[in-house]
Amino acid sequence: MMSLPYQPHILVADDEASIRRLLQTVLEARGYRVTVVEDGLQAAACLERERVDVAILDIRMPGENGLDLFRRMKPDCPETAFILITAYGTVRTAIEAMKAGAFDYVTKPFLVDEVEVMVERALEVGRLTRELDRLKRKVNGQPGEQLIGQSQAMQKVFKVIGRVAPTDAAVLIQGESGTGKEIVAGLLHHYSLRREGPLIKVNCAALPEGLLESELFGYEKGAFTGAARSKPGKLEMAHTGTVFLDEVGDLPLSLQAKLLRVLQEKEIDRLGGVRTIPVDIRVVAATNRNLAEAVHSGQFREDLFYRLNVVNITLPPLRDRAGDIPLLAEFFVQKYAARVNKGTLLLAPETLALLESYHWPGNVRELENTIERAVILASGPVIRPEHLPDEFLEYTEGREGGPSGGRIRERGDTPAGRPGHRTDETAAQPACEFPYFREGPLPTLRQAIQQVERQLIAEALRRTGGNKSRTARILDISRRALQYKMEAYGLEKCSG
Ligand SMILES: Nc1ncnc2c1ncn2[C@@H]1O[C@H](COP(=O)(O)OP(=O)(O)OP(=O)(O)O)[C@@H](O)[C@H]1O
Repeated sequence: MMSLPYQPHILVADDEASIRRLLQTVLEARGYRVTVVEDGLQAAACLERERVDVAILDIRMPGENGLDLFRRMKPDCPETAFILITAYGTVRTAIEAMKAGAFDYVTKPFLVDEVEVMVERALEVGRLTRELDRLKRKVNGQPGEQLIGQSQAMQKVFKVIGRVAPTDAAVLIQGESGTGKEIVAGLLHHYSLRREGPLIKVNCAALPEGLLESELFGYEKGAFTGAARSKPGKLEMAHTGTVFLDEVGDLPLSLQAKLLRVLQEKEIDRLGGVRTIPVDIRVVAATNRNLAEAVHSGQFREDLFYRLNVVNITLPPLRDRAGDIPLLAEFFVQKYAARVNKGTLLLAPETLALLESYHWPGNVRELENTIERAVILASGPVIRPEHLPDEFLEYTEGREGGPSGGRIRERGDTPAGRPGHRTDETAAQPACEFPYFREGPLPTLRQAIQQVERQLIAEALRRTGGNKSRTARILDISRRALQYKMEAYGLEKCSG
């Protein structure tokens, strides 16, 4: 099912029936959706309820006058261009309105072409502003724009995105945290026919149930204590666009039922509301939980699962597509070097080897953070292993005998046998006799340190021919401390 091209929504609020009729006829003939109301209260209700691209408000209206209404609603309606209609003698008020950010004003009596041109211009400015925002996001490399990956697994993902983006099919994106689910959601919207409409994100794990309910479905004035005015929910705000339900696996069961109803009926009941509001939305959901298992254990409704999972995109963890690491690392180096004006920065081969041999539990997000930090720490033109976090070096050293000990793996997709373990390494040769703990149960940290300490002292004694003073100097400890440790480790026989 394809979505229709975006149809701009115009609100006309005027107490004169002839003006309402005239504007409605002319604007509908241009293909716009037009709502006409006769007073300020109805106009406010419409602005609160729906997305309005252009609001044409008469300044003199019963209920709330157009100027007050415009001033009150403007902060909540950033997408709306306001055009005010003034009578002779109130032009000063209109000028005030312009200063307060109205798009334009027109004085009565006016030529209808004048208003048509104004509406057209307002829509064009709206389109350009959205395009500018999109370009800004692109320059900043924000989600929705850059999904890097040359591995077969990612190439498959790109193809699916290309195929399903222009349809209205619901998509469920699965993958561990940091694998790029939000970027995929942005791309699905960006390449859809709804790209002119909004992309609204809701994190279903971020709020307690009650707040999440009003956030998703909105509420009417007085629906609960503190609901001083009506507010549309995120599902409603996504009208004509896409709603991205992040962490959908955490949606409480009661809200799952309500969401299912919205998706089936294509309409919303706000909390405390008496009428239903039609919505035209496309749903993209994401989760790092196994939703099929959640269905099995009764934590997630099966019918909702099927409705969300019409197309499934599963993002593989970074450790299963290590072939993407050089490309991603290079991309992030460029991105952050440009951000801190560092000019050309290069990754040393041994740094890249370390990056490639790490298991990346935090996936691409962790890689990005690691590179950002390294770019800041690098003082010269090359990012070296010492610019990576210590725990990172410890991991790879413990696993592979250090960056120089292990063979650097071929680039490409090599699904690991189990998380964090590489399957294509030749056995790394330890550079010295320190323990590597490859097999068998791991020692405690204290035991490991003692093993290292004993071997280091034995080696230093060997090199000095058992001379305790020189050994203590090399190891930078006192002679007494050395004596004590030699006794503790049974190394007396190593001294001369
Ligand atoms: N393939 C990729 N190419 C470029 N950047 C990526 C890629 N995958 C992830 N990133 C970057 O990694 C970070 C995390 O990505 P994103 O927020 O999309 O992950 P997520 O799967 O939605 O994570 P979570 O489940 O924790 O919300 C972002 O800064 C994003 O730009």
